Parts: sequence; structure tokens; C-alpha cells
Amino acid sequence: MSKLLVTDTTLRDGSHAVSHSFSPEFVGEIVSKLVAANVPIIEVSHGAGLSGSTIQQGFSTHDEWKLIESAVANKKDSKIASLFVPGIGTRPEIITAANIGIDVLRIAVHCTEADVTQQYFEQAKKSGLETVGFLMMSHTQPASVLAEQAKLMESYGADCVYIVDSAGALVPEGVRERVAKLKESLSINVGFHAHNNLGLAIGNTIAALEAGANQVDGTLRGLGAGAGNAPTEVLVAVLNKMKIETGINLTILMDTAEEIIAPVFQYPLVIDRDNLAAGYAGVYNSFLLHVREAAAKFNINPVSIIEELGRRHAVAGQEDWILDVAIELAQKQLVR
Ligand SMILES: CC[C@H](O)CC(=O)C(=O)O
Ligand SMILES: [Mn+2]
Repeated sequence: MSKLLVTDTTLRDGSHAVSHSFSPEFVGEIVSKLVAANVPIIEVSHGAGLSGSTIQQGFSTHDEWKLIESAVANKKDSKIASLFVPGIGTRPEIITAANIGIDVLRIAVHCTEADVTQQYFEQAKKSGLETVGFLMMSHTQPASVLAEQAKLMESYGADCVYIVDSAGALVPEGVRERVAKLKESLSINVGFHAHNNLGLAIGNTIAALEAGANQVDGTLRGLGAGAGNAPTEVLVAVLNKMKIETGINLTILMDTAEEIIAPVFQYPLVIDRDNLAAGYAGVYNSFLLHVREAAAKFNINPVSIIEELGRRHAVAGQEDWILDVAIELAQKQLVR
């Protein structure tokens, strides 16, 4: 197997968990630590990708270009990636990010919508970037559908396609089937991005590796949307035990997670009732903060909103449904 590539996305997925409040100084400090630890790819952007700072996705406290500039200034031999969600970001932002000096663009869509990504892969390639396709909410589709979508991305110029467990809803068998099918169908790298709603982020990542994944994601201390991600330092410790070579320095990761990341948590990252309900019902983790706000506003149980969103198969971009559902449930409660 070619060397496993770990992407640390603390400074992107972790941004959801701190209400998009990272400062350029903080980004510079964490990137320096990850570089010193030899992490090959470091993702930096608003949690919802380039141009994600909006009323719907949550405003950032700092200019995203300044965050990316700070990451690039400290990157040395590591690569800086940014996430891009078509419709939230547009082509000019890809050009700006490439001009600042990012190396990798990760293009994320709902896992049945790869056909909207062609112009963005083409722009990224024209701008000299490596590209990753991110098939979000991969638990909602069987392996065969995901493989078709991944093949489209490969034909548009993707260098790697990820199975993304956005809701933390997959169990190891489901991960293995999906990753194995992509491996069989593609001639590019296959990746896996986990969330921990069912307590399986590390286990599922190992299942992905066993099924042939070449790239995997983690975040320091697991900082990320909803129940968080696979903690990078735990992942590296497990990989060391399994004798899977990453070239990453575990001590630096452990110290950084403990001393710099743990103090920025705004709430404890535990699998609480809402996180578990989201994983169980297959609801997108980035919805959770909005769900909690709506539940508090209308005095209803967040789990009832999560379950209804699950029944409606809500996907990324349908954040407006959260309020609709909350209002409907509150009205029903009044009628009773
Ligand atoms: C809004 C993009 C999203 O957070 C991407 C991601 O990390 C996921 O779907 O898990
Ligand atoms: Mn994620």
C-alpha cells in the first residue's frame, strides 16, 4: 500500500464546534504544530468551506482569507487544503485561494450531486490545485450509487474521492462495503472522513483502511461538528500500534491536543442525547447547533426535531427546514 495520507481538519471541521471563531494567530500556531508533527495535509477554512461565513452557515469572527494566509505562511512541507461547497462558494474564490497558496481543494456535495462539480474541478486544476471529491452523507446511498458518483468526479479531474460519514451514521460493515466498491471502481485514491455520533469514528476509519482507503481525516481532540471527528492523535496512536506508517510525530499531536485545543472547547464533546439521535437518525452533524437553538426558542425537545429531519431526509443546504420543523412541532404541541 502507498503511504497513508492523513489530513487534519481541526481548522475546518473544528471551526463548526467553536462557532467559526479561529483567529489568524491561532491558525498559524496550530499549523506550525501540525507541520512540526509532519502531518501531510492540513485543512483550513470556515466549517462550511470557502465563503461559508453567512447568516445560514454562521458568521466567522475573522476574515477567512487572513486565516488561509496565516496557514500558508506556516505550511513549510505540509500541504494546505480548503473545503469548497458549490453554491456556498463560487469559482472566483477558488482562484483567490489558489493565489494565496493553498495546495488542495476538497469539493463537497451531497453524495448524489457529483454532476454539479465539473466546473469546480476544472477550475481547481486550471489553478494548479490537487483535488478531492467529498461525497457527503454517504450513509444515505448504497455503495453502487456512490461509486457512480465517484466515477463522475474522477472524470472531472478528482485525485481522490472520499466517503464522508457526515452524520456519523455508518457502522464498520457499511464503511467497508462503500470504500471497497470505490477502490474497485476508481484508479485514484479513496478517502474516509468520520464523525463520532455512534462512538465509531476510530473504528470506522480503521475499517476504511482495511478496505483499502489511502487517505483519512482526523481533528485534534476530535474537535468537529456534532459529536466531533476521529481524534488525530488517537488515530496516529492506533496506527502506530497496527504498524501502519504515517511518519507523524505522536508526542507533538498529544501535546497540542491537550495544551492548545482542549482549552478552546465551547462545550464538552461527548456523545450526548442529541448527538446520538443525529447519528441514529442519520442527520447531518452541522445541523445540530441550529437544532438546539430552534428547540430552545420554541421550547421543544431537540430530539423530536432531529427525528423529523431524519424522516424528511434533510441534506446539507436545507438548514431552513430546521426552523420549519421546529415551528410545526411547536404548533402541534399547542393544539394538544
Ligand atoms: C458543510 C460541509 C461539511 O461540514 C463537510 C463535512 O465535514 C461533513 O459533511 O462531514
Ligand atoms: Mn465533517
